[in-house]
Amino acid sequence: MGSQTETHLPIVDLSDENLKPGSEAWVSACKVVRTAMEDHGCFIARYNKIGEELCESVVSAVEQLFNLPLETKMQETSDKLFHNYYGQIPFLPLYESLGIDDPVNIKGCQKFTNIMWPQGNDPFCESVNEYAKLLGEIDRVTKKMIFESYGVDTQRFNSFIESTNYLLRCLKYRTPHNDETDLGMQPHTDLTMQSVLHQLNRMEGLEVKLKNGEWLVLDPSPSFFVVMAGDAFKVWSNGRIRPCEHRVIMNKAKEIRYSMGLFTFNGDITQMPEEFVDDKNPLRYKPLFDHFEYLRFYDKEKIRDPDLRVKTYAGT
Ligand SMILES: O=C(O)CCC(=O)C(=O)O
Ligand SMILES: [Fe+2]
Repeated sequence: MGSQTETHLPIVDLSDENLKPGSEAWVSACKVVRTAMEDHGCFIARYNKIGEELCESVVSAVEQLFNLPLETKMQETSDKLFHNYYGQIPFLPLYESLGIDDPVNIKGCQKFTNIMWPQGNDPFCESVNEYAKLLGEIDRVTKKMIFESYGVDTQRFNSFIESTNYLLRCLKYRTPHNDETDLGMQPHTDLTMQSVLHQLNRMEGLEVKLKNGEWLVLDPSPSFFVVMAGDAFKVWSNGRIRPCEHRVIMNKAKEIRYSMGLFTFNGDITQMPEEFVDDKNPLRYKPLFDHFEYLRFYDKEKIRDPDLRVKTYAGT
């Protein structure tokens, strides 16, 4: 549990049978997770419930998706930020992505599938839904660890999870041509509460910025899931949790890279737990945080610097 790899990011083994809430292994994993989220804003979750077969069917599902005509992919429209088709961006020519709203619910997957394939595509719908539900489990277990490590009670955890909105982003990066940038995605922090990222077809490219400022290339092993804090976790924790800065570089890639990200947003107005505020830690943010309003604020103001963005929107 919590072994240090040469990468200096802890790996927490969620498949460990001893990892039951309340057990010794659980309590020590909670500490590892909290420290990693405060130091680097991320850690690796090892998780073996997403097997080879499911991974392969999701790879073939997203291949089919990205092979659809551009006009079809562009039909995905939503008034929520990040829920649309992205691609053909002049400074990010390698990158394309589509988002599935509420993918943990079969209805969310059906709605998306019907836009892309009006004649239907059950294999796509079913494999993506199964995959998203398992990513959702990683999200919930790791959040439970974080909440517990700060002493936030189960009832508040449960109501927090109930109001969580999930978005599954499917991402594709093609290989750069000779004269092109190798930047797949520019350095950023996510505007989420938490993001769970998976390098789906084992192509590396995702890099995170560690506490010491070094960029670390993450191992694309199929059982490794990167659990990352987004901006909202910083606000929720009164600044203790550090949102993770990350980017995608495609320089060694000889193949198309597919990755998946389960993004979470808070559907209700989030109230910061009072545990975070005391004499030594005065209130840094307004105690009520409207996550979707924060997304709209970003869309309007386009503040790229994460510290400034959070401070401008939520600072006291
Ligand atoms: O492709 C990846 O691994 C990262 C994607 C990402 O950072 C994002 O969609 O915000
Ligand atoms: Fe990201």
